[in-house]
Amino acid sequence: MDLNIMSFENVTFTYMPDNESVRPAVEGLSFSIKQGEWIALVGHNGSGKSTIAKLMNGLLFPQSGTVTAMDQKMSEESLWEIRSQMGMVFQNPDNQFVGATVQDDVAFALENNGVPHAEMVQRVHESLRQVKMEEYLNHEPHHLSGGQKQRVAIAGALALRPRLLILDEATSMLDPQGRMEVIETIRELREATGLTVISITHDLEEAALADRILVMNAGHKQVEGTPEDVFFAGNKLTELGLDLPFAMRMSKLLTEAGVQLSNEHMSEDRLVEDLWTFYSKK
Ligand SMILES: Nc1ncnc2c1ncn2[C@@H]1O[C@H](COP(=O)(O)OP(=O)(O)OP(=O)(O)O)[C@@H](O)[C@H]1O
Repeated sequence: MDLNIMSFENVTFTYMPDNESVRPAVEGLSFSIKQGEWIALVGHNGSGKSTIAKLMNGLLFPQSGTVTAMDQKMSEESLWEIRSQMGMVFQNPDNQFVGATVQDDVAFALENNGVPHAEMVQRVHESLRQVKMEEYLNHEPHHLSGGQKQRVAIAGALALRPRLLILDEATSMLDPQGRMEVIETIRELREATGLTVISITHDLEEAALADRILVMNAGHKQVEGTPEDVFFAGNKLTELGLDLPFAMRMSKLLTEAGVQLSNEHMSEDRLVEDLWTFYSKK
């Protein structure tokens, strides 16, 4: 049977339970994530994404409904066991460094967890290799780019061998190059290890690579489906204040201008391929 990595069943959380005029940050939310899936959680500001992240790692507990992680109900008792199987990477690359060098940084949590020295060295190398940062082992963090810093943060999480990696707006402070590096790292990691990934993001280009997208609006799940399902319901996203990926917007404009594409494309590569075909027939 598939391991249930994370599920919410009818979860409601409000920051001000005594004030009935304040709407819950998350209301009646249900979803379930299986081992090996990549889920993107998207929604505009205030839609409930950060609250969901906090409910996922037990920083908050719902007033009603159930959060289950790694097949265990989230509670004060199960919290530490659950967290030990979950890696998190946050928004600001500069707030996450604790070591003086890249390898010290990745080793930090391992040391705290009492991992023996020889195994620690091996895990530090292995996880830095997975994010292609092994050659930066002895570099000081402030000399790295934003994308490289986030890749080291991912390595730090991977060194603990989590079942689930949660990226909480991990690309939102990066320049386009840094974003691409991190997204590519996640894509490769998933291919190589089958790691389960939840990425909380404003970036629909990033979400387009996920297996499934969950769109939040005002504390409710508005749409859920594959990137195709979600993006082809295009107007709904625009109404929720979310931009379609660039390639889809471009596809729409080209179609309106009379260019006969085979489809609306989610990726720039496929759009370019289609345009080659279109113009080579002319
Ligand atoms: N600590 C808090 N106390 C009171 N209300 C809060 C608190 N944190 C969030 N909220 C409210 O809960 C709702 C959901 O906020 P949340 O931060 O989860 O959304 P978000 O989608 O992560 O937004 P953003 O992208 O801006 O971080 C919003 O109405 C917000 O104002």
